[in-house]
Amino acid sequence: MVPPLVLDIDGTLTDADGHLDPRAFEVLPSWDAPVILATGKAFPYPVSLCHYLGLPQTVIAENGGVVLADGEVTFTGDREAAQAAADEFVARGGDLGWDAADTANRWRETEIIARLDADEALLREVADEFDLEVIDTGFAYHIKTPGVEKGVGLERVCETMDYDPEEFVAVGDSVNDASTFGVAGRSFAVANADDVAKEAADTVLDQSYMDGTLSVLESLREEDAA
Ligand SMILES: O=C(O)COP(=O)(O)O
Ligand SMILES: [Mg+2]
Repeated sequence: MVPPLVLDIDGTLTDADGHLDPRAFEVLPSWDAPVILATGKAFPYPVSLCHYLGLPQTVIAENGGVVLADGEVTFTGDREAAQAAADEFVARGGDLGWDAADTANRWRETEIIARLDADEALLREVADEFDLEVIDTGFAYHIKTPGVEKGVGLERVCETMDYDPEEFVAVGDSVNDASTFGVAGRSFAVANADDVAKEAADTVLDQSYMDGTLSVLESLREEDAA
């Protein structure tokens, strides 16, 4: 049997611009074990991706703030505090960087994100005043509740669905994947990963983005066939 997977989306199943690599449609629906998408994106994004990939909807969204497993959703993280911090950031002259529709935060339930061209120093200063933290995933700044992590989300999925986190193989690319790497049995950072992810991973891959992820999946299939 191939092992269950917990996969980050941006930087791991995408190219450098955040566009989904179409090879995901070949490899993920045919994976013969559970595949969990664990992302910093708001809840609707991984749910839609599961829908269009034809995968069961088991997702960790908003860096662990939202977890869906077995048809049950749980939330952690203080959206109101994050909103208050974001409002204060704007009041002090900051700009989150989104247009009026703000689809990045519109459906976000446990944190707030800003574009990477936002004033990072001001964002960190304000977040600190609200006892929140700011993480830089390489795709956005997340203003979030400390302790809300994808890895905690993976533990919750495993409790709900009666899996052992040790069975999972994790692939990711950034600071928000380090907690997953700590919980999963085996962990891989793609070559484009940031230093925190590389440090936390068991193995740093030679290849970037989906090329790296596919190299892991291929070797897992080979192990299974051996
Ligand atoms: O939303 C982000 O900032 C990054 O998303 P990811 O966790 O899927 O890489
Ligand atoms: Mg990522």
